[in-house]
Amino acid sequence: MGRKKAGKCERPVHRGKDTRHKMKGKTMETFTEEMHDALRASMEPELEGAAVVKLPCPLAMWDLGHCDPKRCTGRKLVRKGLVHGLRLNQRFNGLILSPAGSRYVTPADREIVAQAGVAVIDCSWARLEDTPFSKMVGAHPRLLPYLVAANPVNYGKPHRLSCVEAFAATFCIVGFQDLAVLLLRKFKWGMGFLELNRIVLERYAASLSEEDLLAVEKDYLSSTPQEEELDPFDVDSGRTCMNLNRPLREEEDEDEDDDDDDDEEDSEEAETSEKEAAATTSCKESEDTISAENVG
Ligand SMILES: C[S@@+](CC[C@H](N)C(=O)[O-])C[C@H]1O[C@@H](n2cnc3c(N)ncnc32)[C@H](O)[C@@H]1O
Repeated sequence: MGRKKAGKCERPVHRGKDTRHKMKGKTMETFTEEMHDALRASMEPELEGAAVVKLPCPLAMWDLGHCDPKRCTGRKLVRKGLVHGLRLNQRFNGLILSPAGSRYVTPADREIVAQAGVAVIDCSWARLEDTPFSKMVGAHPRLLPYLVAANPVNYGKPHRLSCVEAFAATFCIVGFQDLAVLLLRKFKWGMGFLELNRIVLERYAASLSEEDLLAVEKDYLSSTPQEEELDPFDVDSGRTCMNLNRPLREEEDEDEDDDDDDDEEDSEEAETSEKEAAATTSCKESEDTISAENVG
């Protein structure tokens, strides 16, 4: 990933919390209201999965076809009608989350997200060299700062987020946490991502500039034991670890649902997600159980 020095942000930095701020399209008040409505609608048991929830900004994805469609988090969001597909060479005007980015998502990106949305590139981590990043065109490519994946394939790995985790992280950093929750609730393990990264996400969301955000990252990394130093039996570590004796069940695979995508299943996922978040986070990578090739 092209981690470069902090540069100047494209737009003037502001705290990003001023809901009175006027935007070109809709006001921040309208956006916030629509965001709350979307989360509420997505949590209505009778609506969940039945109708497409209207999001306040577009979410998009270039699909490189590298991943197993059943296990890919981006494809699942497309099936749910929450994300739309983009063609190669098709331009996207919002933030583009890209391993080839050089600038970082910061709270100053709030307006870009609110007006033009967020896109991801659904490709395999193992095939970044085959990925034609130049054909995913837009003015705002972005890297995410240090965050740890909670998805079952790359659990515990820094930076290797799935598409849904990347969307969610962006929404948290720019202050639209409801949208992060709305997307993550679609996955059993989803809320575990917020649990795992809560402290650092809050700090990123409070940063004043890209430089500040990178200082937060550096400080966090120097004060947090890294994976190899983690003792899963240290109850005071502040990290939750799953029972290492508990085998990963088949249905805990990357994508726990199938194409049925029915409501009941989704609300079950949502209900279980909080329990999962509290009780299951693994200090053990799960790649020995699930082939990483399938999910990238
Ligand atoms: C490489 S794909 C893998 C998708 C995975 N197969 C899934 O099921 O979601 C993940 C995408 O999420 C975004 N992403 C993940 N981690 C990122 C990071 N640290 N910085 C920028 N974008 C990131 C990028 O768009 C990246 O291409």
